[in-house]
Amino acid sequence: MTTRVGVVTFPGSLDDRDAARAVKLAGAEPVALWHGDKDLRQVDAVILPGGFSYGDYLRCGAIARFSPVMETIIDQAGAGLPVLGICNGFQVLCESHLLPGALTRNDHLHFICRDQRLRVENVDTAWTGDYAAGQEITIPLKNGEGGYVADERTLDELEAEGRVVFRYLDVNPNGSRRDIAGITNAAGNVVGLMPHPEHAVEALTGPTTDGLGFFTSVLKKLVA
Ligand SMILES: NC(=O)CC[C@H](N)C(=O)O
Repeated sequence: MTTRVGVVTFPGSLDDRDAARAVKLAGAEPVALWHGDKDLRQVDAVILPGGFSYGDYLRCGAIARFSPVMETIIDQAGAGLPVLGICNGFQVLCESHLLPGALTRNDHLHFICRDQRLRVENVDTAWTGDYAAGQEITIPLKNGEGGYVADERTLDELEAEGRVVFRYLDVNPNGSRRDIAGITNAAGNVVGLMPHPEHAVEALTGPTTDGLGFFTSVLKKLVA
């Protein structure tokens, strides 16, 4: 049976198509999920894609958090459903309290778009099993509100529990505390990051194929 990976579309989502394409390239079946539907159509995992859900009004992800589809996702994530939030999806996960902390305006106050080097620091999550511990990858980063913040106690807890999954290398592009690019929940099924793995899955378009591992990782995890 093929593994079904749902990709949510909110009004203002931008990268849902690329996420679905990455799922397909990895060998799974992408399933379109609509923000207004509570039904997850029996998917085995869910991706919250990048973009500008509900126009980024209030704060990025603050309205999406209350959408019908998120009600079910919040519920199912608690029961172990693998969920990946990319960029705006990471913002939605923090707003939903599935992940701690928040994403704030980049410290330089500009939108940033660059190929970003990262270190994969936790390979025990549902989405990173295909990477080597400490592996360095380069994938695109593009956002206006990518500064990861949390109180010191939460940051210490994340570090102590190995829940910092990705850290920025070379430069900190947005003022994120402790160079954090992505984190996981304690169970390892929910992962969020600002850079975009779904934009680095094909040699033809580049910049690398370093992002494909996210999508193959979850597939292996689900059939294991
Ligand atoms: N690429 C994206 O997902 C953009 C995320 C978000 N809306 C921001 O500008 O920060």
